[in-house]
Order: sequence, then structure tokens, then C-alpha cells
Amino acid sequence: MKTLVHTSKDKFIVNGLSHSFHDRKEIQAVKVIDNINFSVKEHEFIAIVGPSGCGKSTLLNIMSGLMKPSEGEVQLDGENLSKISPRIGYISQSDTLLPWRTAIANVELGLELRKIDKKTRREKAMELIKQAKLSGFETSYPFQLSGGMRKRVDIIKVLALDPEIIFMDEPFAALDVFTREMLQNYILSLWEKSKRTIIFITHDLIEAITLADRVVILTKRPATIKAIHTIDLPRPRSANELRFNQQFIELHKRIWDDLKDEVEQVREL
Ligand SMILES: Nc1ncnc2c1ncn2[C@@H]1O[C@H](COP(=O)(O)OP(=O)(O)OP(=O)(O)O)[C@@H](O)[C@H]1O
Repeated sequence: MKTLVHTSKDKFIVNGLSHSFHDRKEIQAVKVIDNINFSVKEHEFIAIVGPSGCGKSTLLNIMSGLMKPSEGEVQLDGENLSKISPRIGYISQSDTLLPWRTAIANVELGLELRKIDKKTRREKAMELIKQAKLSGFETSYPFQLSGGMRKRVDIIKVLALDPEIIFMDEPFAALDVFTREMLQNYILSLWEKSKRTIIFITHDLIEAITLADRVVILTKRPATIKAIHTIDLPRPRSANELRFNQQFIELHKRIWDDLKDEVEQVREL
């Protein structure tokens, strides 16, 4: 197994990670991840892209401490990550809002569970609602909000807990293209202001290039790293304007060449 040396700026080190799922009787095993090695720097925005079913969510679940790998390890600030950490926030594709709580009560939920007093949690939730441009909708229930608004509440619900690192697993996959662009701009401005470390899974290469500092391309299952591309587009970025930028178009073409073979092989199965 290749051993990586930890440097002070590495937030995460993924070291020789492999994972197989077994059936109940442990007779058959399906290898999903095969010897993945890479590191993530503090404040870096990493996007992970790969063909459908290659093992992206499994990798994210292991990196966030939700699952143990069959082999290898994940280090967070040089320490082996073996369980869920309060330093990590997780945003998935599905809506995690409780339908019987208002928007503000949903945002306050994690703070309530951490026994933060009512005044402090209300102030924090109000500030986050304002930043997310949701003022006026504090007392709306999830069913009274649009898909994009619900997703913003979902995001600030996680931000309320001040995680240093945020994992996002295809958070905008279920939304229409205009709402996605709006939310990409929201994530860009959030990240540019607060510089959290973000690890973002998507099957949309345009989304990955728009948001990330580096894009990790995975092969078809079992996932290995096919390539890691640095995205040196200037910031601040705007999702809608970037599409027409010549440098963006060239990057997209180059990275798509790497991804295309893997996606086509999956389509042929
Ligand atoms: N708990 C599990 N038990 C058995 N097999 C699993 C389990 N979770 C995932 N798998 C299998 O592992 C493979 C990778 O799944 P994973 O969800 O990580 O891929 P993905 O790249 O995120 O997929 P998608 O692009 O569809 O979101 C799939 O074949 C899936 O069926």
C-alpha cells in the first residue's frame, strides 16, 4: 500500500482506500473502490466526478466517517478518522427537512440538539436565513417553499453547526437547471466568504468545473482515480457567465476526454 506523508496543509489524506460490499452470507463480494489515494488541502473545494454507480457515494461515506473501509484509512488533520465527527457537515440529494417544523425551526434543530440556548440559536438562524436570502419565509413550512428554497434551508441547517468541512453528495441533482445555477452561485459565494473545506460529488462535469479548485475523475466500478485536474479559473466565479468563457470550454473538453471512456463503458453494460 502506498503511504502518503502528511503535510501541515493537508486537511484530509485518503490512503490506500479499498472497499467491497458482501452479501449477507459473506459468499460474494463486489469491489466498489480500489486503492484510492489523494489528499485535500485546508479550504480547498474538491469535486469528485465519475460514471453512474462507480462508488462516489461510498467514497464520500467513508471519507466522512459514516462507513469503515475494507482497507486503507482516512486521516483528518493527521488523525485516523474512524467515526462521525462534529467538525464535518453532510448534505445529500434528498430533502432532510422535517415537514412539521417551520423553516427557522428546521435551521435551529441541530443547535437545539446541542442544547444551545433559545436566544443564541434564534439569532444564528435569523442571520443565516438573511444570508441565504430567505428573509420573510422564516415561518413557512417546507411544503410552502420552492425546491431551491428548501435546498437553501437544508444547507443553512448544516451551516448552523459551523462545520469546518462540508461533504455534499449530488445536492442539486433533483433540481431544474435554472435552480441549480442559482444554487451553484450560492455555494460559490458561501465558499468564497467562509473558505470551508468542501468535498462535492456530482455526475455533472460542468457543475464540477464551475465550483471546484480541483476535479477528481473516477473510473467505472471499482472506482480508481483516473485523473486529477486543477481548475485555475479566476475567482470570484459566476455559474452563468463561466459557461461562455474560453478557458472554461477548453478545460471542459480536456476533462471530458478523460471521463468519456468511463461513462461510455458503463452505458454499454
Ligand atoms: N450498502 C450496500 N450494499 C451492497 N452494495 C452497495 C451498497 N451501497 C452501494 N452498493 C453498490 O456499490 C456500487 C457503488 O454505489 P455508490 O452509491 O457508491 O455509487 P455512485 O457512484 O454514488 O452511484 P450514483 O452515480 O448512481 O449515485 C453500486 O453498484 C451499488 O449498488
